[in-house]
Amino acid sequence: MSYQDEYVGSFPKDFSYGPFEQNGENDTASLQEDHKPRILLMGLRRSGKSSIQKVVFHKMSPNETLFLESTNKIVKDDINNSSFVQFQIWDFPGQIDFFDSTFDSDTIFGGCGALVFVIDAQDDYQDALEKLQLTVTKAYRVNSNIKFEVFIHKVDGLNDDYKMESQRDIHHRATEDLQEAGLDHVHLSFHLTSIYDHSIFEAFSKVVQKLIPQLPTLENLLNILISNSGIEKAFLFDVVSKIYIATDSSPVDMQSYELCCDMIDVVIDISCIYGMVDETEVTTTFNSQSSSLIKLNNGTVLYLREVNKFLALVCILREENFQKQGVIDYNFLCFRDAITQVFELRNKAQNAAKDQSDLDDLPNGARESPDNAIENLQAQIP
Ligand SMILES: Nc1nc2c(ncn2[C@@H]2O[C@H](COP(=O)(O)OP(=O)(O)OP(=O)(O)O)[C@@H](O)[C@H]2O)c(=O)[nH]1
Repeated sequence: MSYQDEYVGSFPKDFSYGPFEQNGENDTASLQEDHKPRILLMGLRRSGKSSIQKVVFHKMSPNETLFLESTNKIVKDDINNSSFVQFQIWDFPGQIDFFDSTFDSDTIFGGCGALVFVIDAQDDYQDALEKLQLTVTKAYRVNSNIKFEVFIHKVDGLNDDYKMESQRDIHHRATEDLQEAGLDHVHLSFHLTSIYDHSIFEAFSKVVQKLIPQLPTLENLLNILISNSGIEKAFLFDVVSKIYIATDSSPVDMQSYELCCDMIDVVIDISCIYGMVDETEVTTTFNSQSSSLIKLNNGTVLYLREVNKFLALVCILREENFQKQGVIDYNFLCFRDAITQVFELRNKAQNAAKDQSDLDDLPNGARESPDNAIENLQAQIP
């Protein structure tokens, strides 16, 4: 799996250890990366932005985030772990002033797919709401296609009543603020999140799904699969991050999602311990042979099948429906073929788009990369 942290820019100097400085990569690579959708993580200091990124995409345990240092520069993180889940996450320092003249909002917000604004629900959130309004206003003016996602975060410390009350209050005040700014048509999505349970993975799944243009096709394929196989619920998981990139159209209940996540953990753990070693001495932990079946004591079966190196299908079904496993397996193979075709089409379209934009770039040569814009911005962070 290739996860790559890129520490962008050159301030403060003793932190300049990004790949561009380290191995002299030029900006061509970064321009190619720019074709990927970008998710910006913003919010006040200590709201939990870096923790979210580390827990969801780098397998950091929630307790370890207690020792994370404050982010003092924009951290760019490439998420390349599957052909469908390809994007960049830019983690912004809480103290950054987006409205400073050196902040190149056109470049930063221009290529942005989603803006995740993190609000610490355990703290007084008045300042956070003000910053949210400013950020949304600024970003929307540059790029009206951005999906705005508000994470009401750290809700693990709140009881259920207070959780709901905070969500209502934040929703109400944020929408009112936007109306005052003349942006009542801008849609904000709200999610209650915590790194101490699965809510952060669920919320991020929803953010990522909005960036997958093939989502309706994937959902359709899953609907066809479950209706022909007696399956109750099916998730298409990105195995490493445990975010689901698609599910069938029946409602998702948190417990089912948690069960499926736990199953992935079990499969990965067992594979790591007992995984086969191939000729190259590389442990092939998750491969085309990977599958798993767990029978629960309530008559439910969890069934996992590998779709490709990065994706797994996890299904929940009644035990009596699993008696026709042959049908399920056959339908799964058809489903896997269809997914492969979607991948191929998508890759073709992406390559064509890249070739076109490479051609477009040639005459001007010096297209400003977002990294340059970030470097300008780093210089103003105290
Ligand atoms: N209780 C609780 N604490 C959390 C949660 N997420 C993050 N934290 C804690 O919040 C503190 C700040 O987290 P960071 O991830 O460093 O916050 P940040 O927004 O990146 O901060 P800056 O880099 O200063 O902008 C850490 O001590 C985390 O352990 C959560 O879901 N629940």
